[in-house]
Amino acid sequence: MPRAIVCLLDSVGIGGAPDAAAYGDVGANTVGHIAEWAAAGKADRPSLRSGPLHVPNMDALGLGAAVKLSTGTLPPNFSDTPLGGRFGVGREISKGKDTPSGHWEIAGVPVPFEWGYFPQTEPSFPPELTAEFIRRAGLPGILGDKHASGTTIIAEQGEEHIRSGKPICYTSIDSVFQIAAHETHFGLERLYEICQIAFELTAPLNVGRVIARPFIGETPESFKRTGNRRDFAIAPPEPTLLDRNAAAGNQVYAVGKISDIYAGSGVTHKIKGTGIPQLFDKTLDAMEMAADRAFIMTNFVDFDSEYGHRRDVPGYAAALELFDRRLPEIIAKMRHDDLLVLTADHGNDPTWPGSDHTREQVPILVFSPALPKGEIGIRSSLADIGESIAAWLGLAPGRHGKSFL
Ligand SMILES: O=P(O)(O)O[C@H]1O[C@H](CO)[C@@H](O)[C@H]1O
Ligand SMILES: [Mn+2]
Ligand SMILES: [Mn+2]
Repeated sequence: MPRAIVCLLDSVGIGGAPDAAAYGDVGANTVGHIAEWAAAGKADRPSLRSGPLHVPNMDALGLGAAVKLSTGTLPPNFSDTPLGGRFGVGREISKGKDTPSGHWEIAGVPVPFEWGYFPQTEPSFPPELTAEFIRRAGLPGILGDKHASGTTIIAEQGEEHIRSGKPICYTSIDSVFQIAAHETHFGLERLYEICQIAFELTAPLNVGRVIARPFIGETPESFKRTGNRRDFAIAPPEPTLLDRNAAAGNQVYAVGKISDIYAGSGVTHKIKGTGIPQLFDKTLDAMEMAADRAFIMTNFVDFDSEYGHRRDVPGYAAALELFDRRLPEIIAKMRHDDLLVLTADHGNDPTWPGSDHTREQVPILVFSPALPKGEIGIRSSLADIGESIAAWLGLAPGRHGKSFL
């Protein structure tokens, strides 16, 4: 009996989005640029990695061929002749180049509405929202109130936060209200509590998520975010693949951030984990436990949060190489009729200006011992991924997308 596993490589885009101009992202290409920089010796970091990007296992499933299909150019140190699997390119139809938009569409539900965004002004949040938040949460005020990179703003304002007890509230070009606060001085539970209040105030504005960003350390040099990040997310507008598989009485394993991203909807087994090695281990554990017709989905967030947003090219390259080294463990554990899909939710080109996501197409690398190799072309919606998995698991077709299997 079939099962399906999705490894979502957060932000591992492959360029070529036809609507990239509307986002100022023409030419952005996360995998392609990392490969070019690495081949030029610009992704070397002593004791971390050096030389051309080396991801032979993903390449064997068609990563290089997918980049070439997406952009017309084969990146250095890749091959355009996959050894197995079915490769293709996913084009997002949802307007947001954010995590929930990508994930929901992959699970068969493109986002039909406009998210609420906060302007790139200071203050960024509407004064009435800030005032109501301060009142309901019983705060002495807030810091930040602007677009920012999360690591930069805690270095800037962390000490003032500890002194004043004011949480650091910031946003980005994503539809988010993020709150950074110190785990012990401010308190983790207190942070979650004020995030819940912020979520109740921002959800009516169509703001996708409030994100708790706890950190530790006592000085700007030693402040460090912890794995206790929590996302308070609005729920998808229609039943996703997760809901559909759970409603059919099957298991749905959500590993890492997945449960938060779908607001827990359709999740039967929530498995926490942080960092690529641990998320790999948890995915392997889920494969061990999963029954027939189970759906397992893991979000590998580090590509995005640790390297893409931080514009860290060597770090991103090393993370891709680490993922690639461990990929054979998943393949070795697959049963004959297991289906594996590697894909991404958007781009985050670490060579691009700024610190935000980039509008890109994404790889769709599909593998099963039961499937002959082939090409699935450029898919007009990421919902085709969800529909293909639904077909594989024997679920009735959904409202969006077409199966490529
Ligand atoms: O800079 P940090 O805090 O990592 O924020 C990033 O993470 C958030 C969620 O993906 C986005 O808003 C993005 O800007
Ligand atoms: Mn993402
Ligand atoms: Mn991100």
